[in-house]
Amino acid sequence: MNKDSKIYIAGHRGLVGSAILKNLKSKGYHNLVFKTHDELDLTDTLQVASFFKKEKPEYVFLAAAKVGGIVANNVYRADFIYDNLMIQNNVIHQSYKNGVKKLLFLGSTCIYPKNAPQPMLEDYLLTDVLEYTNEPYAIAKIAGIKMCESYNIQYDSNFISVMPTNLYGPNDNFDLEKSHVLPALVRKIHLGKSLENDNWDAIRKDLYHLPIEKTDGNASKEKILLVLNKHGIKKIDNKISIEIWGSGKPMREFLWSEDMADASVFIMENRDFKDCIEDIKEIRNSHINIGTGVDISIKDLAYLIKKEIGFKGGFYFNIEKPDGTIKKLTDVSKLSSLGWVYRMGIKEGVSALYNWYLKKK
Ligand SMILES: NC(=O)C1=CN([C@@H]2O[C@H](COP(=O)(O)OP(=O)(O)OC[C@H]3O[C@@H](n4cnc5c(N)ncnc54)[C@H](OP(=O)(O)O)[C@@H]3O)[C@@H](O)[C@H]2O)C=CC1
Ligand SMILES: C[C@H]1O[C@H](OP(=O)(O)OP(=O)(O)OC[C@H]2O[C@@H](n3cnc4c(=O)[nH]c(N)nc43)[C@H](O)[C@@H]2O)[C@@H](O)[C@@H](O)C1=O
Repeated sequence: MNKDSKIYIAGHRGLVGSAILKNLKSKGYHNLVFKTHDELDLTDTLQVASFFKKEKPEYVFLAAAKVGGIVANNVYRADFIYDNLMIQNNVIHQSYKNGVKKLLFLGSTCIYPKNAPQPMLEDYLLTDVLEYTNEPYAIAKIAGIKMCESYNIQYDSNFISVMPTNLYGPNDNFDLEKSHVLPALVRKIHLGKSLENDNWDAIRKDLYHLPIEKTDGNASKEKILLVLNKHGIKKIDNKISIEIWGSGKPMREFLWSEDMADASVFIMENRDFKDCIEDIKEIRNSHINIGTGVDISIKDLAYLIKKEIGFKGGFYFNIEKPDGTIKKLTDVSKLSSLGWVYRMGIKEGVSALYNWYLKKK
C-alpha cells in the first residue's frame, strides 16, 4: 500500500473499522472510501457489485460483520450466519472480480474448537467441535477463511485472514443485552456506582443517551429501578449488587481495538498471502491470530473494573446465563515473529474505555 492507494474500509463506524480508519489517517493514507450501512447494505449482492465497479478500491479492510456478545450470538443464530456469510461472500467475491490488490478479512478466535489445547495455534482450526453458543457465527468465519484461501489458490489473489481475540475500545457496543462482556460490565458497574451515590442525574443521562430501554429524561426513580433491576443492577437493603453472567470462571483475552487496527494495517503493509503459507502442496490455515497471549477470568475482570470505577458494592453470578468457552487464549507466535506486539494492557485499557464512555455520554 502507498499513501495514495485507494483503500476501502468496510464497517468504518464500528469498533474495529473506526480504529482502522483513524490508524490509516494517522499514517498519511488519504484516499479512503467508506459507506454507512444505510448507504450500502453489504448483504445485498447487486449493491456491492455496483459499488466495487464504480469505486474500484485497490485495498480492502473487511471489518463489517454482524457482531455481538455471547447471548446475542446464541439468540440471533440465523442472523449471525446469514448476514456474515452474505457480507463476506459479497465483499470477497467482488474484490476478486474487480482486481483488488490485497484484502484483509477479520475472523475471530471462536473459529477454534471449544476444547482446543491452550494456547491455540492457527493449526487447531477444524480439529474438533465448536462452542455451541456461537457456532453459526464461527462457521461463517471459517467459511471466510476458506474463501480467502480458495480464491488465492485458484485465482492467485492476495486475501489475508486474521483471527482477533476479544476486542474492546472506543465506539464499542454498550447495549446490555447484545454487547460483549467488557463494555457491558463497565456500564453496569458505572450504573451501580451512580445508584450507590444516589446520583439520579447520572443514571437518567445514561439511560437516556445510551438506552438499554428507552427511558425519558424525567423517568421516576421507581421506573428507573425497575429498568436497572431487569438488567442485573439490584438494590437490596441499600446495598448494590451487579449481575455477572455465568460462573465468572471463563478466561478471556482482551485486545484494545486501536492495537487491533494497528496490527491490521501492519499486516496489510508487510505481509502477502504467499508469506503466510507453510505447505505449498496443501495450503491451509494461512490465517494469523491477533491477540496479547495474556488472559484474565471474568470474575477478576469484574473486580478490576470495580476498582477502576470506584464501585463499593458486590456481584452475584447468574449461572442461568451461558459461560461459553472456558478458555480461548491465542498463541501469538506467528504474529510476534513478524515483529508486531500489542501496547495497551488490560488495566490501562479498562481505564481508557471507562474514560471514553464517560466522555461519550
Ligand atoms: N468485537 C470483538 O470483540 C471482535 C470482533 N471481531 C471481528 O472484527 C470485525 C469488526 O467487529 P466490530 O468492529 O467489533 O463490530 P461492530 O459491530 O462494532 O462494527 C461492525 C460494522 O459493520 C457494519 N455492518 C454490519 N452489517 C452490515 C451490513 N449488512 N452492511 C453494511 N455494514 C454493515 C456495522 O454498521 P451498523 O452498525 O450500521 O450495522 C458496523 O459499522 C468483525 O468481523 C468481527 O467479527 C473478531 C473478534 C472479536
Ligand atoms: C468475541 C467473541 O464474543 C462472543 O463470545 P464470548 O467471548 O463468550 O463473549 P462475551 O464477551 O459476550 O462473554 C464473555 C464471558 O463473559 C461473561 N459475562 C459476564 N457478564 C457478562 C455480561 O454482562 N455481558 C456479556 N456479554 N458477557 C458477560 C459471559 O457469560 C462469558 O462467559 C462470541 O459469541 C463470539 O462472537 C466471539 O468471537
